[in-house]
Amino acid sequence: MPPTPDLDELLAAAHVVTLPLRVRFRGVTEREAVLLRGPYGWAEWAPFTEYADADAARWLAAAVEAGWGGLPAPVRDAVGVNATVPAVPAHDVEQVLARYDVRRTAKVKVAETGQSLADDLARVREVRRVLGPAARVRVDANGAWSVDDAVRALTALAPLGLEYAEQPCATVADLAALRLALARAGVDVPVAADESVRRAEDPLEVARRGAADLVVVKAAPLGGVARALEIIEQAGLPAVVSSALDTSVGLALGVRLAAALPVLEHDCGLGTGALLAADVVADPLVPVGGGLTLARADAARAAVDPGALTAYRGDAGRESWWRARLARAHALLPAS
Ligand SMILES: O=C(O)CCC(=O)c1ccccc1C(=O)O
Ligand SMILES: [Mg+2]
Repeated sequence: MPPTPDLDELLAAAHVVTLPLRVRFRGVTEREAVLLRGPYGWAEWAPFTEYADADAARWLAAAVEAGWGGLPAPVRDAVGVNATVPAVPAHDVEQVLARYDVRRTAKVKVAETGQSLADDLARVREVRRVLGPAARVRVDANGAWSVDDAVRALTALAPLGLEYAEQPCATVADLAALRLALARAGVDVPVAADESVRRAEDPLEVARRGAADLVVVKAAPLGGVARALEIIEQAGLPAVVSSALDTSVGLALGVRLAAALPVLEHDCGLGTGALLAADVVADPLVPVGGGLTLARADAARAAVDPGALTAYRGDAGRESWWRARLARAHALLPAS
């Protein structure tokens, strides 16, 4: 990792933005982010607002890597991506999918608070109908199911054809128990770990305990591209690189991680640029022909638009909130 820049330098490099979403996602209709212009290029720092300072510090280490250091060398020049379908009513699915130039793979949010298994079934069925029998369809429950709920839901969803279930249950112990229960029930749905990697004290516990078939990895929460590569290697499981609902700058760093992985067998969750109604570049990094190229990612990261930073600048209250948070996160990084 590069040495940590002084706080004054980070504050001088920071632009707080509030970007509108096209559809509600994770309970929010706006995404706040801090764009940082470092000597090595633009970086993004956008830890979710509810995350603790210790988490926010890891996201800051990732931004420092991108803006003040270097990134690992790529081994491929393009990555396939999935469409991401929020927990919308089934009748909105076609319209959501129409925003993506992606037909091979979709990830569908399920187990949303206030919704039922029938809602999930209807949404996934509609995704399958729109994309056809050859599409890969994965679901993401964000840890909302108990083991019993998950067995019930995945038994019902499996006949629709699932590539995998992402974070069906919250804890590593429950993920492990679910894998056994699914095997006993003869339900062949692989389990992917997301929050159990991204938010865990120990991101490798899930692999050590045999609690997942694959890992979903986001660069920023793990402290950067190099650190994420290390964790994937140590986990010894197939990885899917995903976004944290990033701007095009964060998505470009996700592409750099996906492009540096020695093995990449799955489409990545890097299509979420299509969920933003505004971005920090004039030509947003949204998938074309089902994928993203390294060349487009690097170009997007180099093309942050000062006009957009001004147009979507966070209001004074949010600006000072983020700057204070930046100071707290910076204090948790090793001094240079
Ligand atoms: O993986 C994808 O398709 C998109 C990214 C995504 O779903 C996501 C985005 C922001 C926060 C959490 C998540 C998640 O995977 O749970
Ligand atoms: Mg997830």
